[in-house]
Amino acid sequence: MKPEFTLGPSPTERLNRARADLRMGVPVVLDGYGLAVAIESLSPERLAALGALGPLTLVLTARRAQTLKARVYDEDIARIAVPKDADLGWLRALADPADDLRVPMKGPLQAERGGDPGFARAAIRLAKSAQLLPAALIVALPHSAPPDLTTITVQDALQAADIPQAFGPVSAARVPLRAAEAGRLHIFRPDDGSEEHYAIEIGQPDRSKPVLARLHSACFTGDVLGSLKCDCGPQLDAALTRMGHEGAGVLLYLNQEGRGIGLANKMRAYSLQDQGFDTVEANHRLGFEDDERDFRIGAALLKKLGFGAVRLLTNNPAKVAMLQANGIDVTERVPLKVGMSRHNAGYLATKAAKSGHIL
Ligand SMILES: Nc1nc2c(ncn2[C@@H]2O[C@H](COP(=O)(O)OP(=O)(O)OP(=O)(O)O)[C@@H](O)[C@H]2O)c(=O)[nH]1
Ligand SMILES: [Zn+2]
Repeated sequence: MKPEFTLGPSPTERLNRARADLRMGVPVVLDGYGLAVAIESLSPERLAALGALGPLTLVLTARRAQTLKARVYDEDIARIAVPKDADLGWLRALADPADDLRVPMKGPLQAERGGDPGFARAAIRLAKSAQLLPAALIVALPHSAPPDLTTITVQDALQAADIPQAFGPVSAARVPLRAAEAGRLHIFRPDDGSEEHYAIEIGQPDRSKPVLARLHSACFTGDVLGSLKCDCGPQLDAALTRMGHEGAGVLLYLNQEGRGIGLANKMRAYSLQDQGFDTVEANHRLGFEDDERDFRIGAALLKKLGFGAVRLLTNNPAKVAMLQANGIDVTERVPLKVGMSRHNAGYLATKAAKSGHIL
């Protein structure tokens, strides 16, 4: 390996830099193609500077484009030509569905087709993985990129989710819990320094037998605030209590807030739900899929902790299937039905009808 590569960032480390740049509103260079910025963090000054480089293209997901009645020529994404006189307000209204019902007609939108959609697709992937609204502005670069911008390849951006992450356990300590006094919290950090995930080990589970386990996705509103809009808080408590009663178990607390779209986008989804859309429709209007979580992280962490087989506390068959597909034997699905209320009856019914959850 060349010394400059050993000292400099690897492709995955560059990707993490690119995410931070997009969150700040700084353009990222897609090598050999051009510049990409996220609409959510774009400033008027940067928009003007990008416009001076050449014709701009707005990239949306196919989900968002369908809501806007724009043509989708590239399967999962749509490329929209940005008119010369378009301002930031125009771009934001297309990216953010907050005002869709108040201002329904945003067109006519001219969709671009042909050529290589890889550049546009990479920009959307980056915005999504930065937990911003999935909408990006791209511009081709005729010459070399300005100095000091993070450069990544389209291929690396497209494969970002598939690059296996190595997780180092960082630290662990005893934490006696209300639900179980014999608690131990382990902190895991991916090698690229991205989001940390936690494991709460109850007792001293026997690694040679299937362990009572839960993959819990972070829900600030439910877990911390006691929101009645979902069942997450009571599920977290019930899972730990059950592990306490059995004397052994492991709960992975995965920082995949809002089924992977982040808390800011989840609140956007909640606003749409107040306008009458259900949890799945709200995700789609924002431009996301129903569920953007990567459950492979859970499988990797279980293996790291020495577990190969689990009795999984969940109502979600997709979690069982993902663990099985990633080398963890699920010997039993243990239902976890708690926390139903009049506020979340519709939410739970939608998950059963559209996402395969078992009510
Ligand atoms: N995008 C979005 N995320 C939500 C919403 N309500 C809860 N969440 C998130 O959904 C995740 C919990 O997922 P659930 O679908 O409730 O449950 P599950 O983890 O798939 O399945 P179980 O194991 O049965 O609980 C957490 O990350 C919550 O933050 C919502 O309306 N929209
Ligand atoms: Zn929740």
